Order: sequence, then structure tokens, then C-alpha cells
Amino acid sequence: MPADPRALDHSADAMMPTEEQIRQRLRFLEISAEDVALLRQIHATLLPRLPPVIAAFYRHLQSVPALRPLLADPVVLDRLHQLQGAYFHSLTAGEYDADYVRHRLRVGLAHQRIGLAPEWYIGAYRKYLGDLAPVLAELLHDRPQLFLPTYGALMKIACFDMGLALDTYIQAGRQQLRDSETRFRAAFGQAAVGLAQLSADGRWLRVNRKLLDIVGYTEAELLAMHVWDLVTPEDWQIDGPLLQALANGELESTSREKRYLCRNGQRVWVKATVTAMKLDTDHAATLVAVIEDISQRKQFEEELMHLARHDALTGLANRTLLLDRVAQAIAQARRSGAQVAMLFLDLDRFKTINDSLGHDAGDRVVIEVGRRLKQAVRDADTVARLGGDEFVVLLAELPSEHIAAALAQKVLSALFKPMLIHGHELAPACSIGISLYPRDGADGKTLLKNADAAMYQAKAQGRGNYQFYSEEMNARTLDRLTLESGLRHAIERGELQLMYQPQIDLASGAVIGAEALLRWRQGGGQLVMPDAFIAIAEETGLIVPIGEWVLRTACAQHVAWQRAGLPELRVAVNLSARQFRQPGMDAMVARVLAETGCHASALELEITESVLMDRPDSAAQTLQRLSEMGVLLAIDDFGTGYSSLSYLKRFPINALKIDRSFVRDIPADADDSAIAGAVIALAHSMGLTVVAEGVETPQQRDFLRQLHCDQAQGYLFSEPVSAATLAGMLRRA
Ligand SMILES: Nc1nc2c(ncn2[C@@H]2O[C@H](COP(=O)(O)O[C@H]3[C@@H](O)[C@H](n4cnc5c(=O)[nH]c(N)nc54)O[C@@H]3COP(=O)(O)O)[C@@H](O)[C@H]2O)c(=O)[nH]1
Repeated sequence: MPADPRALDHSADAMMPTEEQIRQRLRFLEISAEDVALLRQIHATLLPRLPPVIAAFYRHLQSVPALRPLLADPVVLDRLHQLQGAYFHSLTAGEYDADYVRHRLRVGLAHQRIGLAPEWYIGAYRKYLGDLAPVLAELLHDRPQLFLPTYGALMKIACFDMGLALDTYIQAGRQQLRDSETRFRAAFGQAAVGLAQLSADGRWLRVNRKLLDIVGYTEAELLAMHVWDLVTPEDWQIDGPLLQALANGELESTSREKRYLCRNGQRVWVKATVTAMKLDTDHAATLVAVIEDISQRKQFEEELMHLARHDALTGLANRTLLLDRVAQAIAQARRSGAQVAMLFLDLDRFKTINDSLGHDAGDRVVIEVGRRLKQAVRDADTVARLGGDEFVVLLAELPSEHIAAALAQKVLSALFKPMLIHGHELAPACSIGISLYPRDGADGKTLLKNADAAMYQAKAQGRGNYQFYSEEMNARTLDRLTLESGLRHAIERGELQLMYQPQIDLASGAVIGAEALLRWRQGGGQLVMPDAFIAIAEETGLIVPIGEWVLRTACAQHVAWQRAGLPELRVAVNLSARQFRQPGMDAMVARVLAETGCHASALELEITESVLMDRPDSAAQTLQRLSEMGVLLAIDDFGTGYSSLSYLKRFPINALKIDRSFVRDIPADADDSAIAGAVIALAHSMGLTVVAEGVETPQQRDFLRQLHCDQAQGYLFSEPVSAATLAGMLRRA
């Protein structure tokens, strides 16, 4: 593309030498007044001889493959012919002043801009000087003594022109360098990463804005500093040898993630990539550093790492972090000869809190427990939450196991202090199992397993206490596993059986019902009581088929008793929480009633308060469907949960069973007596039948009778008995 004439004028003006500089050049080339006079003399006669010289000149140029594309356009070629003519015209015109120079510079710039390399330029001068020699010889054939001086003058002017043409190339080269320097400065200054040049010994030589932003220093401050001023003491040992290796040329480049010390005293995470640059053999290497601010990524990584090692609800350590800390504590104890204790805590009846007050309340309890545990231990100890209501306290460097016992006691007391959750005052008790390194295990997992076994033992011992691990406890854990696998086959092996406990009408003393209570004759031998396996059946889901078996057997038994001509009797069946929530549970009840031929009104289903309190709306719907079938509904263990009688009004309930813990100490205990009286009165006001559980003495019976309790059940009347025994009792009555 032809160069823009205005741009050419501008560039030519910018590089114009002064008058004096022009004179100096002419002087140096020894261009004299005689030379000028000689050239003027031949000027007029030379002009008509020029066209063939110019034509030969362009033919020569076109023979060079590298130049052919530049001369391919006929319009351009024609223009060049004219320019060349004008040039030859000016060459011998004898005016070598500022205008001449400006024009030569312009021509040089135009050639340089269309891409004509300087080597072709010199060749072109050689060509037309060579071709002009015979033309000049012919013009001066009659004055041969003038040929050499005239040709010499022509050569001098051509050299003057060549110098000016070369100036344009040198100038263009300088301009390119300046442009590239400007671009580099802009890129360096505005780069989105920190950039710096450092001396081999680590002094900051050049720094960009982004780096200043990262470290908070001004440019002047940083340029007066050394890279060591930003390196943290932890990195000295690594960065020292690296810098040395870069300076010595033993290392080309290094890239590390580390922290720099900022002006405000804080530390910032950066990724620093430093490369050694050897510019030439005489100079020592300089270092080029690319410094990225990676603090956001690091923060994100740290958050992820924290999440991976902490419990989201409480912020306590999770199992992963706990096991890490145990490993560290064991390694330390191995050296010091101390012990390590692991306290495994499980909240007692946490499920009841969750079920009756909702999961949000359960979460609040867990958070508060975590807080109290942290308060109870030293900073060096670890409190972890394994999930649900399970916590672990790890005590490192333990001088004696008495300290673990004392802490367990402290934890029990700390947790038992009331906490206000959603308007309810709760005092969660817990059971604690303790295992010790090295006595009970050499690694974290074993210590955890054994502390867990000890915790189960604490639960079995009546909850709210702590137990140290002993070897027999593992045997108990094994027993549980055996129990679980046996229970899976209990129905098909015919190992389940029902006992029936009579329910007495307190006014008449007649047996008006019987509660079906499950027993398991494990492997056909030992009788296992429900307290030992119902929880396992719940956890494993086996309660669903087992519960259906109980219902079907109890309903079938009722029909059998009726067919045997025994008096009308209600049969009560317990429904566990999981069973109750099982989708299609009411349909299952209807099916069993239909299949066994049992009348719905002869069946009473017992559910606990907690079953109602968890998701009360769906519980109300299920109960409504059962009630519409004609099935009777009773609340079992009333008083142990967190519901109130007024709350129960929402549900279609027929009866309340007062838990035996309120019956046990009546009439001697005034509080329990008052509670029993109030519950009976309120229940009656709501039209509910009241059944007292666990009646063992005539005094309890008489007192309940005075309170107008409707029915009772307990060892005073009968322990749970087989169906045949109950039939005998009913026949005798
Ligand atoms: N989901 C199901 N739960 C069931 C089923 N069968 C029983 N159970 C529940 O297991 C718990 C323990 O039952 P069990 O060992 O049978 O004990 C019952 C009675 O023997 C006992 N009882 C009765 N009278 C007295 C007494 O005077 N003193 C005393 N100390 N204990 C007594 O109480 C248990 C009956 O309690 P309840 O059900 O609350 O009326 C128990 O929670 C059963 O509910 C089953 O098939 N499914």
C-alpha cells in the first residue's frame, strides 16, 4: 500500500538535519562548487538520455524475485518511472539544499515503508551509476578531460543521497524500537499480574502497578528495597538457595506459591515465577519475576480444606481431622511415655428431642453441646463431632487415666445444666465411653471403636454415666452383630412369639383387653426381650416385616379367642416410629384386618408421643385414616416426651397410657401423684380413656381408682402371658 503523503512529510520533517549538518555532510563528501558546476553543465544534455537508463534500471529491479511483487502494479511502476526521472533531474540540477534533502528523505521513507530492504537500495544506486557512466562518456567525448571529474561529482551526490536514504532506515529502526518499548511499557505497567525486574542479588529494578497494589508499597519504596524484605522467615531457607542458583545460572526458572509480607504487616499469597535473563555475556543475569495474587484461590482452598475437616453444623473437627489429631497425639505420646484418652459421647434420648421438638431444635442442642464441650476441655484437646449426636473428645499427653475420668464427670455435669431451646428447658444427659492409648489400642480407629463399645456399655448401665473400655465390651459388640444377623431370619424360622398382658377395668376388675408383647426365642433357645432387639430392628428396617407379623398374629389370635367363645376383648399392638411412618402403613393395617377377619374396633394401636410430634401434620392424616377405619388409638408412655395434652387434641386419640415411671412411686410421691391426677382429669375432660401402666401394688391400684383412672395394666394383675394362659384366665373369670 502506498505510504500516506502527509505521514511521509511529517516523518521527513522530524528527521531533517539542520543547515549546518547538511553542510557538514557535503563537506565530508568533498562536494565542492566545481563539482556542482560540472553537474550543472551536463544537466540539460543528460536529461533526454535518461529514459532508456531508467527503463533498464526498472528491468533490472524486476529481474530480482524479491522486488518483483513491489513493482507488479503498472500504475505504481509508472509513478516510479516519473519519480526516478524527477530524481535524475534533481541529481544534476545543482541545488543540494534543505529542500533537496527533505525530498530525498521522503523518497527514502517511501521506499522503506513499502518494504524495500536497504541492500536493494544500495544495489539500485550501483546500477544507475554504472549505466550513467557510458552515457556520460558519450556526452563528454569531445571533452574527455571532464569525464572523470564529472563522474566523480555524480558519485559524491549519489553517496550524499545514499546516506540520506540510510538515515531513513536507521530512523525507522529506532522508531520501531521506541514503539516496541512503548508497547512493552504499557503492557508492563497495565498487566493484570505483578511484574518486576530484579538484579541478580535480588534488588527491585523495575516494578509494575499491579505488584505495588499486591504488596502495598509505593514504587519509590519498593525500588529502595530488596526481595528479602518481602519474603517471610519461613521461606528464607528455600528462597535463599533458589535465588543463588538463578543468579549463578544453575537454574533457569523457578515457580513457587508462597506468602509475601505487605506494607501493612499482613501476608498475601502469591505465585512467584522468577526467570533468569542473561542479556549478553558481559552483564550479570537479571531476574524477571511474574507475581500473581492468589490470595482468593488460597482462601477458597483453605475454606474447602476447613469444610473437609470440620463439621458444618458446629464447626468442630470431623472424623478425618480427629483421626489426624489422634495420630499426632499417639506419635507424641510414644515419645513422651504419656497416655492418650478418647471420650466417645452420645446424647441420651436425643431422638426424642428431635422427634418431639423438630430437627431445628435438635441442631440447636447439638451446637450448644459442642460449645459446652469446648469450654470443658483445654485448648490443646480436640473436640470432634462424628455426626448426629455423637461427639469425641481427644485428650493428648494424659498423665493418668483419672484425669480422663474427671473430665468425663465434668462433661456430664456441664451438659446436664439446663439449656433453653425454642422455649423449652432441656438438660441433655449423655453416655460416655473412654478408651486409652496404649492400653486399649495403638491407632485412632481402634481407640474410636473401643470408646464406642464402652459408650454402649454406659448406655446399657442406665445412661448418664461414663465407662472405661474393657475387653469384654468387644464381645458385647459382637453379640449385637450376632443379634442383628439372627433377627433377619427370625420370622422365617418361626422364632418370634407374642405374649399378652391383660388390661383391667379398674371399676369392675374385669379383663377388657390385652397388650401383645413380642418375644424372640433366638435360635429356638434363649428368650430375647424386645428391649434388646426392637432398637436394632428399627435401625435396620426389620421392624417393618416384624411389625406386620406382630399385627397379623395378634389379630388372628383375637379372632381365635372369639371363635373359642371367650368374652369380648380388645387387643393392643405397639407400632414403632419407623413402622408408623412407613408409606402405606394404614393400608397394611386394613389388609391385615381383612385377611384375619378381625374387627377394627377390637384393635388398639399404641404409638408414642414422639411419633406424633415429628411431622405432626402427616401423623394426623395417618391417624385420621386409621380412626375412620374404626381402629382405636392410644398414646403409649405418656409423659416421657415433650407433648402436652392440649397439643394432642389435634389427633383422633381414644386413650392415654400413663407411663409407669409416674405410677411407680404413687401414692407416696406427692409430685407423681399430682401429675397422675392432673393427667387423668385433663384426659377425661378431653373424652380420653386413661390406662395406667406398670401397676405393681394394691396401693397404686387403689390410688388410681380414687383418681378415677379407667384401666390399668401391670404385674399386680398379671405379667405378660401366652395366648393359651390368657384364654385360661378369661375362662376362669
Ligand atoms: N414396636 C414394638 N414394640 C414392642 C413390641 N413388643 C414390645 N414392645 C416394646 O418393647 C418394650 C419392652 O416390652 P416388654 O419387655 O414386653 O415390657 C412390657 C411389659 O412387660 C412391661 N411391664 C408391664 N407391666 C409392668 C410392671 O408392672 N412393671 C414393670 N417393671 N414392667 C411392666 O412394660 C412393657 C410394656 O410397656 P408398654 O408397651 O409401654 O405398655 C416396651 O416399650 C414395648 O412397648 C412390639 O411388638 N412392637
